[in-house]
Amino acid sequence: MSKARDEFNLEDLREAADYLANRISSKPKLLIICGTGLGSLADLVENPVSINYEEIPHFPVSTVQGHHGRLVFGTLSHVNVVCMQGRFHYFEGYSVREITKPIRIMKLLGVEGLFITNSAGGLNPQYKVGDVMILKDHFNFLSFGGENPLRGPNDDNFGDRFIPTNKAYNKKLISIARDIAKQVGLKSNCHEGVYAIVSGPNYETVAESRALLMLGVDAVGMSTVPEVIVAKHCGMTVFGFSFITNLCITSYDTDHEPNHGNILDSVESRSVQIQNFVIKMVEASKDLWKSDR
Ligand SMILES: O=P(O)(O)O[C@H]1O[C@H](CO)[C@@H](O)[C@H]1O
Ligand SMILES: Nc1nc2[nH]cnc2c(=O)[nH]1
Repeated sequence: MSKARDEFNLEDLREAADYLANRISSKPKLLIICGTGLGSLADLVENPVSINYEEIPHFPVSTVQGHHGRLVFGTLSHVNVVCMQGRFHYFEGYSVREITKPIRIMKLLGVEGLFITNSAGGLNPQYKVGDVMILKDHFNFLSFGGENPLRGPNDDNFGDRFIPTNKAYNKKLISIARDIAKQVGLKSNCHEGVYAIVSGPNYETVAESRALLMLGVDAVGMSTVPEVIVAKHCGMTVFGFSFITNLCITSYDTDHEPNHGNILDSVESRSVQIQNFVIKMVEASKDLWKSDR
């Protein structure tokens, strides 16, 4: 039986990075991953150069509604950034390594920081639809089942075999985000909490939502954690937030059911505030992403 090609094959990653380097005039320092419905964050980019995922060698393609499937390179608050307008999920059939391939490609391009966003269901009873949750920690249910992107041969070019993740989310950026949330009018709608990844694509049963809550999870989604692990492994500085698009159902006495259409609509309602939040976060952290570092 022939052995499947490793999704982290270094030659493939280099080919993708070289392709991108030839298409852009300045290399990005900061990668912004746009969650479901949050693709308009890429509209903020000045002097944009867009490249569809299909054009990039060895790059996966987006299959989910609300994920355009392109990279947008340019500047934001004078920082060279690249936005992923569309991310990959385990439920699409991708392996956790395939999902996180773009992180390594961006590392090869010179990216040092990751701003990662997602849409998530709120579990914490204080959360409301339209709130923002800054990620202070995560719970990797995929990894509990053995699906960790770092499983398999370790590539020392990127990082060590064993890595800590108890400080995955940069504390300084969390503290900056707290202040910025107030400045953009999100004070009473902004929380700090624990995000959990489940495989999806179904939303949670009542029993599952209750169990997640008991385990200390504040919001649940189907993404983000694999990318954060791979970013940490290769030394990136990480900041993340969830947009609470719906409340997970913890009661049997309701007719309500979550659906993807409503989830997309609820992001739309706060898109300007979220955009301001991100612009100000980039501005406030720009010393971290100086090109001469
Ligand atoms: O995590 P992002 O990509 O924001 O999307 C979230 O929203 C979708 C479900 O409506 C799922 O893909 C879930 O992971
Ligand atoms: N698993 C999960 N993912 C989501 N993405 C957006 N909302 C939800 C949710 O309620 N559950």
